[in-house]
Amino acid sequence: MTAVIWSIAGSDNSGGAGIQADLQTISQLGALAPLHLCTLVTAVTAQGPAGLIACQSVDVRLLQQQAQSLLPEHAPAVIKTGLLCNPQQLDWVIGLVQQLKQQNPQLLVVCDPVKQCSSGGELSELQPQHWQRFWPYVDVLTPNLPELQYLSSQTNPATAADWLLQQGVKAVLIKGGHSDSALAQDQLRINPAFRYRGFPAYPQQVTLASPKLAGNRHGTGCVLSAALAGALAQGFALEDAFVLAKVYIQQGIQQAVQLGNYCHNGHRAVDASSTLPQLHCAVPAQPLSFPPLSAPLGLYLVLPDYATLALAVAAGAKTVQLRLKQQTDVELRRQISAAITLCRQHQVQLFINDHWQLAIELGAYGVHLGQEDVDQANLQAIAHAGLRLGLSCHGLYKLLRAEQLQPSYLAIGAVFATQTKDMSGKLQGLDKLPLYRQLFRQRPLVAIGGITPQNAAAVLSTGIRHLALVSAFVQAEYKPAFVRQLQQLIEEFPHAD
Ligand SMILES: Cc1ncc(COP(=O)(O)OP(=O)(O)O)c(N)n1
Ligand SMILES: Cc1ncsc1CCOP(=O)(O)O
Ligand SMILES: [Mg+2]
Repeated sequence: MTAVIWSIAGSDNSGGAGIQADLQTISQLGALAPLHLCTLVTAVTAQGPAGLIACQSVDVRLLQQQAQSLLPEHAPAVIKTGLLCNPQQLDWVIGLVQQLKQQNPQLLVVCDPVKQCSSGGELSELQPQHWQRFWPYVDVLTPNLPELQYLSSQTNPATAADWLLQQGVKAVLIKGGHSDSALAQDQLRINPAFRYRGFPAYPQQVTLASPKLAGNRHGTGCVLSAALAGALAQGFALEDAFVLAKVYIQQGIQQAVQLGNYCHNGHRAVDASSTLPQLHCAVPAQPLSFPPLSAPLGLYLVLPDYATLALAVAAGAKTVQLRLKQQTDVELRRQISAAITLCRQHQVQLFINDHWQLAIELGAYGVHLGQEDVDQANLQAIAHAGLRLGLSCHGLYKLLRAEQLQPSYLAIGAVFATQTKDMSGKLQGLDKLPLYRQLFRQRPLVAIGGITPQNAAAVLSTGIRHLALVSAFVQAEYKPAFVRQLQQLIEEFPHAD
């Protein structure tokens, strides 16, 4: 289904910022999942390298007509506000958002509190006190550093953002482009009350950095906010939308359009040639090194006990995981040890889920950990022992976090609904898989969650080459045929690249 976004913002006749930036950004992001941008123009500006020449605000009656003409068929999933010129326009936006949020509590509001034009010149008459009433309706506020300081009267960006969170804003994305740092560092700070489609964000603070490039840049703030709004409308969780928006702006800056002294962002769809930003805090102090896989994962059977694992090996499985959940210490040791011996005999790649100490002690081939488990595990010890490492991921942010640990493989899920594990709020669907595959193309990527022989081809057609599953195997009546059929499908699937 096509998600509709409303951009309530000013026209930038030079084409780099405002409504024009939003249109270009949303049109490129639409390559991932269908988006449609409706524009409600708040002002017509005349601006260029020489600065702001004129800014004429639009009357609120005309704003109202623009909104009315769109309802109900073009009701928004996300509203992005850019330049709001005066208290009348802001009050009108507050009324509109109140009404639309009542009709659709899932509606998200991304507010880019545009104040000045990047070449100089005040665009908005709004004072900090005018904004106060709007804050409780704003889901994500995306100020640059001067705007943040102006709106909060605080000089420290983190304190300023936290003050805005206390005023009712649900999340603040601090755009760090105006800092003196050698890196373009943006930080998302999220109020614990933030919910998207009923689920909280994780974690509550994310900092992403990319190399800063010189130049008199124009419109980068609008593009980052628009990309965030677009990704949210496509159903990405907030932290994932932030990663995607950062990838988009980073490549737009790298491929900027230089016109005289003016530098506009380039616009290009995110694809396999896009580079990933760096996630602060996830880079280990000393680089870790995990061995690569000896063979492609292919069909990867995740098994609840040794007895089922033995059936999988007898059926011809070449990659398995022992996922023991409720066994006693004695049982854990017995089953892990038996699985290691059996898999060595049959040259099967065996991953031990969760129990990394026993996996090291007993000499397993590899360990599989969830991202919550990573915080408790000693990754150095796993790496030093020469064990492979697989990491679970539920979206772009977690893929990025896991990728920075350079594991032997990444697992993405749950693709479909599953009875095996509570994955509520973490369902990925099929649509996002091609993007994940493209952005993390250097790492083996296995999909998991609700995969069966019936839907396996649909997962493979997203570009994913490895499939992990639990219940479809456990329930299969004739296991060797089940394994052969899926192994053959995976090996012979015609991938485009
Ligand atoms: C291949 C693969 N992918 C994901 C998981 C899930 O691991 P985790 O998030 O640690 O959850 P539990 O399996 O421990 O419940 C997995 N085990 N294997
Ligand atoms: C362990 C796990 N991690 C993400 S989904 C999942 C369960 C997959 O099980 P099934 O193949 O039965 O849906
Ligand atoms: Mg686990």
